[in-house]
Amino acid sequence: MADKIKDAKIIFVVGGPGSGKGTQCERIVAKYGYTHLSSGDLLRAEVASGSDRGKQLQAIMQKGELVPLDTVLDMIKDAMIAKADVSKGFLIDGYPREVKQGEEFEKKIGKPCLLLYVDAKSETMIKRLLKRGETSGRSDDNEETIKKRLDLYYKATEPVIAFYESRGIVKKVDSELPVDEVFVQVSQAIDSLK
Ligand SMILES: Nc1ncnc2c1ncn2[C@H]1C[C@H](O)[C@@H](COP(=O)(O)OP(=O)(O)O)O1
Ligand SMILES: [Mg+2]
Repeated sequence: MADKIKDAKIIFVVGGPGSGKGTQCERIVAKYGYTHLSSGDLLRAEVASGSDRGKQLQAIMQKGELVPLDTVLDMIKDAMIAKADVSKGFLIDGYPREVKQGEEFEKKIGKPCLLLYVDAKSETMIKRLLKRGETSGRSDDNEETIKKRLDLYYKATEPVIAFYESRGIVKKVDSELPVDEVFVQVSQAIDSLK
């Protein structure tokens, strides 16, 4: 089964909370037909299902912490296999959150051809998340949890970018710009893959 996804194009989309990963992924899906898999969305769907696993996940996410590595990876892999026949490639949004997650992903699934680094200042991310929190219904879009998520991003996730820099596959886009202008940079990064 996993063979089906071995040759698929895989893009890691990495950036802080509220940097604009989901927004840019939506555009990529529309233009390039990639499949968008947000680890956060997959986890929130599990929470919404009301399963026991979902209840455990909710408690962790509400604290702004990372859920166990194997849980997220299994969910991503299942979702990739389900879409393998119809997908031109995969956008893995919000994963890896730490270097170890990237290593495990490569062992169990495959290597990314690009890491799209969606970069914004922390003040910008906080502002966007507080605004998003007015309507998102996300229990982690509150001031206290946002601060923890940002701390964890700088501590655990920025090293992921450095790790893939050394492999030469990181493309950074300036997500301080308006969405359309960010997407111009995103498109250039994806077009240069072919
Ligand atoms: N370039 C941009 N300029 C202004 N607002 C943006 C933006 N990119 C995203 N946003 C808005 C949309 C959302 O309400 C909020 C967070 O964006 P998001 O795509 O949900 O971020 P992420 O998925 O990285 O957490 O910011
Ligand atoms: Mg998102």
